Amino acid sequence: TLFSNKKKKRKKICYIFFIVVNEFCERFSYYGMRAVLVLYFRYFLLWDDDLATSIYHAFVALCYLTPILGAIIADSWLGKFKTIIYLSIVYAIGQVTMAISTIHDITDANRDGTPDNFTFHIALSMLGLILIALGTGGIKPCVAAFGGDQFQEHQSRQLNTFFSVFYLCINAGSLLSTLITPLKSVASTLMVFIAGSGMYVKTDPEGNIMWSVCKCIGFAIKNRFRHRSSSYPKREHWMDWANEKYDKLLIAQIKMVLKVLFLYIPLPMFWTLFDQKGSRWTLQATTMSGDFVSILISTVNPILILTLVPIMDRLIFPLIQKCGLNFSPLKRMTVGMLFAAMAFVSAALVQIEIDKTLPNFPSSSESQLKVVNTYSTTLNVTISPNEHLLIESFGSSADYVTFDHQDITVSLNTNPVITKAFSLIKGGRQTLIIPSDPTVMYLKEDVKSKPREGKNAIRFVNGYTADLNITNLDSIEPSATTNYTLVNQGKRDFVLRHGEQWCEFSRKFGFGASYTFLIPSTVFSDDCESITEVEDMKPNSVHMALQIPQYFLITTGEVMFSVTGLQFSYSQAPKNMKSVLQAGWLCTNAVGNIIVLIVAELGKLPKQWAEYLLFASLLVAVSIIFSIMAYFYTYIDPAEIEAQVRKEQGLEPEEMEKETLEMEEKDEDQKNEQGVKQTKI
Ligand SMILES: N[C@@H](CC(=O)O)C(=O)NCC(=O)O
Repeated sequence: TLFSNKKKKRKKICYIFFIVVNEFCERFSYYGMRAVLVLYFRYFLLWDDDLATSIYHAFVALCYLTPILGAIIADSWLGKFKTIIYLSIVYAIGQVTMAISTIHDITDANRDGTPDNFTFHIALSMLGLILIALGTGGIKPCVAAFGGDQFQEHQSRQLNTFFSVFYLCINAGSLLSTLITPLKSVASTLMVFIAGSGMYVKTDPEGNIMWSVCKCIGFAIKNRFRHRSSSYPKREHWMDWANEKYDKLLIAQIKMVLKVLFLYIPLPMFWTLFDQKGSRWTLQATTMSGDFVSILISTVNPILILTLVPIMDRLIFPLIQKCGLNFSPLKRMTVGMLFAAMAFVSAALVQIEIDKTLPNFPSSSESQLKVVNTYSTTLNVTISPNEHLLIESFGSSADYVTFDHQDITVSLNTNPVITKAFSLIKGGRQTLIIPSDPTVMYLKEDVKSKPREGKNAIRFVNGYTADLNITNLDSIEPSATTNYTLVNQGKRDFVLRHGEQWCEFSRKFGFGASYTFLIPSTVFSDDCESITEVEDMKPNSVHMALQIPQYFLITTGEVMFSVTGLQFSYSQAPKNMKSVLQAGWLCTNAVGNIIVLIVAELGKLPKQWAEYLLFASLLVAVSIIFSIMAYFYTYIDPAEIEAQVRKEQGLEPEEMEKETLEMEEKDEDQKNEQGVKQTKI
């Protein structure tokens, strides 16, 4: 017996291995593709930020809505195993379609590096994304539930460990996803999963369960309405009004599912906050300094998950239990929500620090102007009606001057006085460039937001008497100003050239600054030493390490909320509705993403920190409601309830046991048979 138990245990570990490795590969593919999706929209399809972000969130929402479809297919028709196989094929086709959509040569007839037919690429990529959403979402509730199915009812501790390991694999996949191409991993997902085929415990689909559930609920409502008069005796539960027509077991199962689904109503709010780490928090990082931007953004969450899940499972939760506290799943989820709210308070505090260092950008009705003087002497600049600036040669006004009107007149104290009228851009920032010939002074538009991804925006004003060539820039005419170029943080070298003459100019950059470099006529004679710099926007000064507490808090919240929610959804579902409840759980994520979309569309509060605090307060309010709902929830053992109903229906426990034994034997035979077949092959 001991030997056979050990053998069984080893076999189980083997099945679980295939399932978790499958999840690892799938998440690897999903996150690998998701990481570059916004960049693809922005730089290949040339969509603006808003459209790219909206389509991205819509795609994520779709990925979490399709689980319902997957669950229906699995529970009513194909069973979980086949659903995973078939939808993985759809998934792979989606990735291939998506990959093809990124080959610009397909429509780039003139080979200029830009696709000629954007509609074709957009249509193909949208088709690819829909197939991917169908694949990834469709298999998601099945894989988790399929993993859970490998355990027996008395193995609840092992089941919890399985879900923790499952979550670890999700995050290991997400962490490594940037290293290997997603396409390979979809293929390997399928191969790994099929490799374990002969060993799994496969539960058969039980007919069109969703349809039966809907019909049963519909009948209960109709029947209740028909018997609304007080002369009819009340029933314990409104679903009991289906007793006349439907099986008691089905009604009991629906009651269990509805009870959990009702509890899910407040949960999307958690995901609304959680999913903003990929949008608002990423934007926040671009206004901060530190040289681990991309690493921090894309890997801090999975790294923390990989560390926190074992710590929580092995240390914190057992410790709490030892202290005699009942830290039930629903309590954990409530605490998880509070952690997410604290993360947003932390984000608000960081934002307040950042705001102190941000430039004072113009409002939509204001205009801002700075003056740069490349004339040979100091100038007295008067901007009507009453702005007087004294600007040195190859210098600039100290900061931007803000106007609440657009039409201005500029006078220079040259001899004779030069006066010129300008119309400023509403809501814009501009620089008035005074060249060596001040009569041709002109306006140049400036950046009015922090350069993206911590880069620096730089431009040059040519005060030299002839055309100049500067590394990586087009040639600049005398007195002209280049457009902004984005440069990364760190030391950068530029070579300035005119015919045979050249000099090298080096500059060390921080994060998120903007500069105008003024090139004087003496540039070659003093070896680029005389180039002066005007700081249009200060570099970011709040360090990105300050974001770590908010990532830590949200990830702690995720471990408590998400891992527990996954386990809870499995354990509280009747056997034939495990995937359906997993799909319901995943839907809370979809609704959360839709809320982010709506909030983004409705626009933000004027202050970002206030928006963070608003979200934190909303989540605290929601977690209070959830804790009250959780207080009234009684944990159930679905198998026990089902057994009780069966017993009430006259099916004796011995018969049931016999039935179970027979089923187990059948399963074992089936597996042996497959094993023999495989050996023969
Ligand atoms: N922590 C996330 C992964 C990530 O954002 O990198 C996670 O575990 N999500 C759950 C999922 O199923 O992907």
